Amino acid sequence: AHWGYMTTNGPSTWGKDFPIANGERQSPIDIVTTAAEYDSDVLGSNALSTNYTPESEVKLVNNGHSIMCQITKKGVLTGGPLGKDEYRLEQFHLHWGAEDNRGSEHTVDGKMYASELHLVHWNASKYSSFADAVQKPDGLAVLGIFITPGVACNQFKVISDNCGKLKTSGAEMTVDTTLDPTLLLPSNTSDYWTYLGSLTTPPLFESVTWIVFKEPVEYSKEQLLALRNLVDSDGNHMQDNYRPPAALKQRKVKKTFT
Ligand SMILES: Cc1c(Cl)c([N+](=O)[O-])nn1CC(=O)Nc1ccc(S(N)(=O)=O)cc1
Ligand SMILES: [Zn+2]
Repeated sequence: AHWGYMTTNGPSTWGKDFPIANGERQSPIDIVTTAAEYDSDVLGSNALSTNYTPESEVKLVNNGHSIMCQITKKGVLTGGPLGKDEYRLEQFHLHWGAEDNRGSEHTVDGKMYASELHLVHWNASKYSSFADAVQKPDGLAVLGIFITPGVACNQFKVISDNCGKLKTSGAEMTVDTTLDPTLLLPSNTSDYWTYLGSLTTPPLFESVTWIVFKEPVEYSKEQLLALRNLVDSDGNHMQDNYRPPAALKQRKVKKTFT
């Protein structure tokens, strides 16, 4: 009865065990670009800024519903909608499709990208740990980066080259190489949409300030194929591990660009 992405345990069934699935600030959402509000004061006053320390080794985990890189260094995200609070990078992971025409969780005017990378941070200015922050309304901040097929992303190679060794759910490995999370971001980190939302998988806690960059990043076909060869906790190919957009309800999406 574990949640997943199949017909029997997928997003349409999550409300049974996690009633917040039908809550007021669920994620992902479809970003309707014409409805997003440009808000210079809140966002313009202090630009979003990342200050990540490169990882000296890369800790990868197949957690049964995605491939995750656990962060050990003290990387910080602040500014923009986060104000002065410092959010610490905890982990990053991805969502993707079985084919290039689907896989992202957020959509832009209904357009789905092939994949979406999530850099998950917790509010270290107000809380003592990720677990302490995960259920607080201002506890988490997640950077959403759209992935589109194109040239290979060099910084992602350490993950895509090792998916073959992380095939089964629960598999973990440490790769003795450095990784700078800054190099996973698009070149333009000034243009983004932001709104208040939730974790996109159970327990679906409504604790996330979402920051979704407008500019996608390119991964090669081979790098996307590597993700699709992972195996999930039910022994199936880990593919289409994305939640479709939830209702916007009484929320406004803000944007930093005109
Ligand atoms: C609920 C919880 C606790 Cl508490 C802990 N912990 O270590 O203390 N870990 N988790 C799991 C977790 O983080 N889930 C998570 C789900 C979706 C996303 S997503 N796609 O980015 O919205 C990010 C994370
Ligand atoms: Zn995610």
